[in-house]
Amino acid sequence: MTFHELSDGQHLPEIGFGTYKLNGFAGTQSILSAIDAGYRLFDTAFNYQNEGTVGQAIQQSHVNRDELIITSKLPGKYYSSYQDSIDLIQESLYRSKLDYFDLYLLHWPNPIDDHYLEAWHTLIQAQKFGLVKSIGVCNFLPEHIERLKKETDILPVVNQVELHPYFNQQELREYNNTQNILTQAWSPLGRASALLKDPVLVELAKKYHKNIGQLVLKWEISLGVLPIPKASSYARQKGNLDLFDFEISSSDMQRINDLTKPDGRINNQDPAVYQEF
Ligand SMILES: NC(=O)C1=CN([C@@H]2O[C@H](COP(=O)(O)OP(=O)(O)OC[C@H]3O[C@@H](n4cnc5c(N)ncnc54)[C@H](OP(=O)(O)O)[C@@H]3O)[C@@H](O)[C@H]2O)C=CC1
Ligand SMILES: O=C(O)C(=O)[C@@H](O)[C@H](O)C(=O)CO
Repeated sequence: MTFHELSDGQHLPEIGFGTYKLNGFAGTQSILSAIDAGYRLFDTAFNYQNEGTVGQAIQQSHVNRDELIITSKLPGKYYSSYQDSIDLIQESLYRSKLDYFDLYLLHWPNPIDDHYLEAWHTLIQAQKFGLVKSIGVCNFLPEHIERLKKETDILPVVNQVELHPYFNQQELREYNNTQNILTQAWSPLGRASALLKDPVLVELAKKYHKNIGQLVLKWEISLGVLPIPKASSYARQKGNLDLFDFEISSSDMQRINDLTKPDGRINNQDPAVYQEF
């Protein structure tokens, strides 16, 4: 596996593991088995109510803390208060029994509420305090990132966005690339929706002797994007890492790109108007 070098010098693996909906004892077992399967980057959030579940798996695992990349996210309801946000990051670290997060993200821009700029200032401070190593955003549109740049001169190193064949984010990826921002793909498997039965993907998966999940994850990696698929069982976790013995031809990459559609989002969460706290 190769690594992405972020603009701040930190390295991230080509693929990570999503933990949304992995909670409690069963969640810890799934995350432990994902570590055994070979994942080293784990994506959680305060709002998933599972930072403790992730931390418990890290405690029980045989892998050293410094070999793992742990991402968490600040929820919108804290953005307007510097002290509440810093306290929340410390609370999240206590819950996960960690001294620092490797990557810490603003979860949604919430542009109507319009407090993401204050929250970005807070993340800059949290990084200076050593609570978090790298700072980034999720679901930010270019206009939101341009504002961070203008007001703070500090750019996010990562923009984590919805991205799968039905919503390929071509323009946003191109913008992120111009700013040296790594694009991470959330719901990279379309959250196991109809996407995984798409006839073009069925045909191409057969052609490459892979399953559809593997084909789609390889397409994302080949775009230069870092996908963070979630899977509960060891068999699926392992399968979703079995991506490095084939290449998708450029014409087949294009066929997958062409599946994108304007209304392709799984839950119609358009960051220009959608808000989540
Ligand atoms: N920043 C943000 O705003 C957001 C971030 N995220 C992050 O992104 C992560 C991934 O996204 P998520 O929404 O979970 O969706 P995914 O696209 O990762 O899909 C997960 C679903 O796919 C199933 N699955 C996994 N592998 C396969 C496979 N090979 N074949 C068929 N089905 C498969 C899983 O089933 P099973 O579990 O039963 O194996 C689960 O139902 C989240 O867990 C979270 O960490 C997600 C949404 C928003
Ligand atoms: O899972 C996340 O990180 C989210 O931000 C949620 O919005 C998630 O996408 C969701 O589906 C909530 O209904």
